[in-house]
Amino acid sequence: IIGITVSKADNFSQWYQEVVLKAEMIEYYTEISGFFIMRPATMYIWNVIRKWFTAEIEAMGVDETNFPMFLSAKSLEKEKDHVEGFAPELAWVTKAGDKNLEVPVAVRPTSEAVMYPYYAKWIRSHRDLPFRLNQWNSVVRWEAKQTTPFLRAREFLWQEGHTAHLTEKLAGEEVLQILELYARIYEEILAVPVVRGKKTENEKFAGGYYTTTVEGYIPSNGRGIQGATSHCLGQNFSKMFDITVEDPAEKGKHINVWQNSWGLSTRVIGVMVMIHGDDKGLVLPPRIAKIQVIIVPVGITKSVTEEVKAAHGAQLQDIKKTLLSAGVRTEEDQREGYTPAWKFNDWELKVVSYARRDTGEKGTIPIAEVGTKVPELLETIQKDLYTKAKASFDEHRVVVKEWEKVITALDAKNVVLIPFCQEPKCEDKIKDLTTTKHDESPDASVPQAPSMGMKSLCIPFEQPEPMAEGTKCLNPECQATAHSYVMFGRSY
Ligand SMILES: O=C1CCCN[C@@H]1CCCn1cnc2ccccc2c1=O
Repeated sequence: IIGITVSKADNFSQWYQEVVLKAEMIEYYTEISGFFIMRPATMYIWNVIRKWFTAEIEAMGVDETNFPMFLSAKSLEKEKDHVEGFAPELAWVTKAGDKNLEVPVAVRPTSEAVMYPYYAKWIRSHRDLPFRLNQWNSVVRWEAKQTTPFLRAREFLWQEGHTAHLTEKLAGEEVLQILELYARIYEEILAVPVVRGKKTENEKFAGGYYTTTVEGYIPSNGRGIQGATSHCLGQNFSKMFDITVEDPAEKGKHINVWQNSWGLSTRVIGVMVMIHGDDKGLVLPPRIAKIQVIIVPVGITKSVTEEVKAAHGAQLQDIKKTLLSAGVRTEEDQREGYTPAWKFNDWELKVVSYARRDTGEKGTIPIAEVGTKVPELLETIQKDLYTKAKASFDEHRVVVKEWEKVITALDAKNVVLIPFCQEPKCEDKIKDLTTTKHDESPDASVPQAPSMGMKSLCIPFEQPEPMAEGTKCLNPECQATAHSYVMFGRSY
């Protein structure tokens, strides 16, 4: 077994690729670029998330559905004004066998246009509201940009929830309820801290009314990353697709319903790998570790007598039984012909939270106490992983009130909180002003690598401090009034 050949700090992108390959999570689908095979180690994690989220939304009254994966140009036509931005990503089927299709069909990149003609048919009375459906599926977006396992793929697994409500207020409550579930998936299951907030006009879903988001942070390169989004669509889609109910307050009058749509994808797995992994390989929070404890018998040399060996084996089985009955997912590694050291190394690569896979710290636990001490240790590992990642995010999320300090802050792997006017044009300008082209390096003799500009990530619901009256937008070419701190950063 050769481990990871580069260090996370030295070559982050190669480190990441090796980890997901050597931990047997992903295989590149070399037949067609931009596609990845998700292997059992990945599907175990995705299924833990799916089980948890399904239980939570079922409790909210959301039902499961499954719509066809193709959509017609006709229904796409209905949402043409915001789809134009996405049009280059649409994959089309134009032939069946050797015959051209009369009307080409598109592979769903998301399912609004597939579902909403039927929402118009099914939702007639306010008694049908709130109307809530969710589906688990894969979607295709023919990305032009470089793809990366989990973070950016041409096909990915996700869930997409689509709901309808009588009022803006009821819709708004659900938007935040779902966003909090997304935050809990990150924080409680994946041990990944996220900032909750609202997208700016530039970054929101163009077809919607507003977008709320959970934003992550990748310490290795200081980039922000969108974690999952919960949109209020307003009445935009119910007007496009004529989804109305009779106004309960006024007979004969019809009102367009207020809709939400919300999605979380397998991207979450990539974020977790990037944050917790180390130079030995994958580090999994115990909540999503298929194997939480591996028992490796040691000290069995040739000189050991048969009866000692038998006693050893019996004791191992006792320990395993005790752990299993304490709810600890336990395996044993009795592979012949491999040394314990080899086995430790092998499992560290594939990750089991064995005797602190996260800190490397070794400890001993009296056999009589494994039933209580091991579950406690697993909880400690889960918390420590989160605490460590939270400290890193908090340390690298800095308030910047002087424009001249922005680039330095970004280069120090920070995301920044700046007073921002929230004008779309101003945001474009900020992105441009912070993109350093190679020829603008301060000292020409040292060619500065071009670096990407900063994008807005979200308007955090939790503001770092009150905004002093009359504070100006940080963009030196702007000077409009700023009412909130907005989180900006280089990002995925
Ligand atoms: O995020 C979500 C959550 C789940 C349901 N859909 C919303 C919004 C999807 C936005 N979007 C994203 N890529 C697209 C790509 C091609 C065509 C359309 C789209 C598109 O509408």
